[in-house]
Formats: sequence, C-alpha cells, structure tokens
Amino acid sequence: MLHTNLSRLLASGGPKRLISTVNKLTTVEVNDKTGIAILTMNRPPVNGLNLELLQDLKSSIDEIEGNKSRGLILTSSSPTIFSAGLDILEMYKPDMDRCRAFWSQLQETWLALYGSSVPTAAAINGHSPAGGCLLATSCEYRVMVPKFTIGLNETQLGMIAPQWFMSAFLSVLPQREAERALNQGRMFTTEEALRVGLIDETANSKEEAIEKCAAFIGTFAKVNPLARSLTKQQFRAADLQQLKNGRKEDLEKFLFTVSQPALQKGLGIYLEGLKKKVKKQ
Ligand SMILES: CCCCCCCCCC/C=C/CC(=O)SCCNC(=O)CCNC(=O)[C@H](O)C(C)(C)COP(=O)(O)OP(=O)(O)OC[C@H]1O[C@@H](n2cnc3c(N)ncnc32)[C@H](O)[C@@H]1OP(=O)(O)O
Repeated sequence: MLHTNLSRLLASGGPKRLISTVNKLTTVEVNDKTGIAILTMNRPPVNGLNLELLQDLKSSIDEIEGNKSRGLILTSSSPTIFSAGLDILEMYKPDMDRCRAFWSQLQETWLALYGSSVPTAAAINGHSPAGGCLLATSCEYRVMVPKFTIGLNETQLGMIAPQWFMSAFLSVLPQREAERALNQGRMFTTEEALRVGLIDETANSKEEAIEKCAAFIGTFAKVNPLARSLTKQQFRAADLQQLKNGRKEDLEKFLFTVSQPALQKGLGIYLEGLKKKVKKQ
C-alpha cells in the first residue's frame, strides 16, 4: 500500500524538484518525497544514441548514483519513440576517431546502467529497437505502452549484436527464446513482448508506466540497500567483467566491422529506406 501511494504521488506530479538540467540531451528529476529519479532522453526526433546522448546518459546515471536516489526510471520525452537505438550516422561513412569514441562511450554507458547500484526500471513509452532494447533490458524492470515494438534487430541490418548486448537480453529472456529472436532480428509488439517476458507489465500511458516502475522500485523499500545492491552486482558480475576484460578487443571488432564496404553499402540502403518511408507519408 505504501509503495502504491508513493508511486501514485510520483506519477501524479506530486512535489517534484528538478535536480539537474545540466545535460543537453537528458534530464534528471528527483521526486522529493519518494527519492526516485526519472532520467529522460531528449534527442529528437528518435533518441538516436549518438556520442553526445551516450555521454549525457552516463553523466546522468553517475549523478543519480551520487545523489542517493532510491531508484532510476529511464524514459523518453518523445510520445512515440523510447530510443531508435544507435544513431546509424555514427556508423555510416564514419570518422574513425569519432567512431572509436562513440563505441567506447557506448561500452562505458552500458557498464554504468547494467551495473548501477540503484534499482533501475524502464518506462518504455515508444518504439525500442536494437540499442533502445539494450537500454531497456539493462534495467531490472520494464513497463511498456501498447502499439509499439521492441527487440534486437541487428541481423536485419546485416550486423551481429555483440556478446554484451546478448547478456542483457539473456538476463531477461530464456536462452531458446533469446537465440531465436536474435537470429531472426525479431521486433516484438508490446503484447508479444509481455507474452515472452521481454517486458514485465504494460501500461496505458507514459504516466502509468512511470507509476508502475515506481511501484517496482518501492518493493525494495524495506530491503537493506547495501545487501540489495551487492546481490544485484553478484548476479551481473560475470557479464560486466566479460566486457571489462574484452573492451579493447570488442572495440577493434566494431571498428573492423564498420569499415567493411559491404556493411557500409547495407547501412546506406537501410538509411535510404528510412528516408523513403518519410517521403511516402
Ligand atoms: C563478433 C561480434 C562482433 C560485433 C562487432 C560489431 C557490432 C556492431 C553492432 C551494431 C549494433 C547496432 C545496434 C543498433 O542500435 S543499430 C540501429 C538500429 N535501429 C533501427 O533499426 C531503427 C530504425 N528506425 C526505425 O525503425 C524508425 O525510425 C522508428 C524508430 C520505428 C521510428 O519511426 P518513425 O516513423 O516515427 O520515424 P522515422 O522512421 O520517420 O525517423 C525519423 C528520422 O530519424 C531517422 N532515424 C530513425 N532511426 C534512426 C537511427 N537509428 N539512426 C539514425 N537515424 C535514424 C530517420 O531516417 C528519419 O530521418 P529524416 O527525418 O532525416 O528522414
């Protein structure tokens, strides 16, 4: 009951204090009463994860870790897109120095989110392909609004999701389901995602999704925070360590992949398809 009241207060726009607007592409709002932080991505039109958005996400996660928030809810300011995943323009005809910085920052941001010491939840208020799905599955709980899609569609772009994308996916889905979905590059509707367990709940609006995420975070109210966070870290240690140990190799594989002419050709066609779709409407 207490948890429900806290989450209602948060969602109803109860007393809120804007702790930070420092970052250009993210905001952090911490509710004074509940202590839960809402981290909002705000890079129109689709929250494409470019170097700057990844940097802002990392610095917002650090801020939430540092200000003793009781939990983190990740969401988007767009009414229809949670995140379109990696900004393809970071990988298409890339400047290799920037590309290196981009992938290193993606690694850094993922380590911070997946390894966060506070309870994390994603209020998925729009489409969430690829890198968007990675962000959502790196959180501990997911609530999604109907009529959107989520999944790791890398194979559809002729790309291979790295091992750590798979780790986050596998922390949510059974191996058989995860393997099939990844091989197919399958995008799940909200209803399908609920059925397979890729999301935990559905909600009719962003506000309700945030309320449900807050209720999840509220379930830890009476649990010793240090015991909870060390337990979470033990569960995730092997996945985190695997990337930490292989960061350099992972970066080199990425740079090699994006420098392949066949991949560049495929990305060009994919981008063209996205743009043609816009013109048709
Ligand atoms: C052994 C292993 C080694 C491995 C090493 C290599 C590893 C490589 C791994 C690479 C991993 C990649 C993960 C990714 O995240 S790739 C990105 C995948 N994302 C997508 O496929 C999403 C594409 N977008 C869409 O499907 C739709 O845009 C949408 C998100 C459903 C939204 O649809 P909507 O109709 O609302 O919007 P538009 O389609 O009209 O888009 C508006 C404009 O935004 C541009 N756009 C969209 N998505 C992206 C993107 N991801 N990057 C860049 N730009 C994007 C779109 O072109 C429109 O632009 P315009 O206004 O200029 O026309």
